[in-house]
Amino acid sequence: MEKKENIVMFPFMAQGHIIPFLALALEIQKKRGCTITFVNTPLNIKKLRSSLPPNTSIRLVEIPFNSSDHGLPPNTENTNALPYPLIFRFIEASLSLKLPFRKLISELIAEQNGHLPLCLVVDMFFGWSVEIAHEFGVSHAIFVGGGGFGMACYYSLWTNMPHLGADSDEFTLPDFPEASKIHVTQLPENLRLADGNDPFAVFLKKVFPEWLNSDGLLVNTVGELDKIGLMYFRRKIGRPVWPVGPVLLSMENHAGAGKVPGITPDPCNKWLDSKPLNSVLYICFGSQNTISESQMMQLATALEVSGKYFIWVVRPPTGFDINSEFKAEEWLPQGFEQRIQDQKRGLLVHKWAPQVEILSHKSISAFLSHCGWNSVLEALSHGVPIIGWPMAADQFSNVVLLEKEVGVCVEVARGPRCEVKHEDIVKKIELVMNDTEKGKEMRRKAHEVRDIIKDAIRDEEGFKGSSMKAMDEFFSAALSRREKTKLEQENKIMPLT
Ligand SMILES: O=c1ccn([C@@H]2O[C@H](COP(=O)(O)OP(=O)(O)O[C@H]3O[C@H](CO)[C@@H](O)[C@H](O)[C@H]3O)[C@@H](O)[C@H]2O)c(=O)[nH]1
Repeated sequence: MEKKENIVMFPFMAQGHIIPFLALALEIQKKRGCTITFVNTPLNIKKLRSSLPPNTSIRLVEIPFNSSDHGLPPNTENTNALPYPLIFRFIEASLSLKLPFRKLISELIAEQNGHLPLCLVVDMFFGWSVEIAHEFGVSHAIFVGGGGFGMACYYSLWTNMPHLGADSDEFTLPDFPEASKIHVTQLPENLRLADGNDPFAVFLKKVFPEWLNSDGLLVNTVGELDKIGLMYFRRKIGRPVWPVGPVLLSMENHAGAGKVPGITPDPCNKWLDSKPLNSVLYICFGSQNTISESQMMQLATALEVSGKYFIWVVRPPTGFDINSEFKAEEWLPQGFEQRIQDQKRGLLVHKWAPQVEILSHKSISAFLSHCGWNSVLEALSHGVPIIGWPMAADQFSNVVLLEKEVGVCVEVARGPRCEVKHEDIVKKIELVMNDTEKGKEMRRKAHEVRDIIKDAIRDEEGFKGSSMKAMDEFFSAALSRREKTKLEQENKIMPLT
């Protein structure tokens, strides 16, 4: 591979999207010697500057975006600044980035005296950029930050909306019969309420078919663990699908990419150091989800009843501004915070915890998670079994994959509104954390999966893991595409006689 090939990367403006893109950028830069042009809106770029190592060759480039033009609060450039109902307006508003992105690519090529970037790697919501890539003869790939199975179900559900015509609460996916039956409670709420004419459905029905014109999909997953979902996309898209995961941020870069630092790594680490091996439950619902007030009460009660050690990332419950102050005396049982502090039983982290660092600590026994795919990969890379509480998007299907296929998860509840009883939560916590047959089996499998993941990203003499091979294939495809463009351009200038 020649040095200084340039790859343009453009994630959607949300932490769950920016984080895996940044991880991929750092990996490509480090292992492939490429330069990266990382595109995003000004406020996100500003924040990213502090996440990058000082000697990085990643070039951060701003693309203009004015949220007020789209009926959004001023200076809104990331989903983490938005209440849930406005997130869809924000996603729709991202369509306005098409023209400025075209301009940016055109200027970039001019600046390089016509030398083309190797590839545009863009977000799953930016299928519209295929047109731009191909106009300039540049290779195009969509980087899917979710897993194969979860995203396959998500893609199929939004494309087909099979629940609309179903006469029972369970249904199969017409173009993905290999996925198990889906129950209506496993649909994200926005999909359950959608009739096909609502803005998000209209948006996805436009964006998803555009994937078919891309030159391939890069998926943040491990081929060995996610076969059915990858098979779905190969069949559906008819293009190469490269499972190159897990691409994860290192701890140092993660801290910078995170949002409001709720707590520095040190206090969590120190606290974890004081606990026995395999004894702590870590609870977090990702970067943009939270649970309801009554669910919060039940979860807190369950934690006290179970008597387990825990770290819990708390955010205001649904219906309250997720970025406002957390009111423990209002939303948790009376005296809860004081009691757990006195007993040294639990740590409440407000808003944002150093998750990767926590999951890598030897005292962690299990992770109660919403099963966003980054969290899943982070847990499994450290051999941590999962108690799943999916909230939205692909998370319901991620739980199915992890529970039914991989065997490293049990589901405890579904969605931000379902009724949960603390007794049921306690049962699941004990099942996973105690020395039950199921718990032992899950831990064994989680360790097995950790080793599979390690192998997938190994690149040593005599051994190349599956994700490394997939990355090689992606690079060869991009290089061939550019060779083809070059030949076409030469032939245009000097037509063959
Ligand atoms: O206190 C926190 C909370 C989160 N994180 C990090 O933030 C990321 C969160 O990502 P993820 O677990 O994937 O959750 P979401 O932010 O909810 O992710 C969105 O993007 C994912 C990948 O596409 C999808 O699987 C999810 O459904 C979608 O909600 C992870 O890297 C976490 O380590 C922290 O470091 N500290």
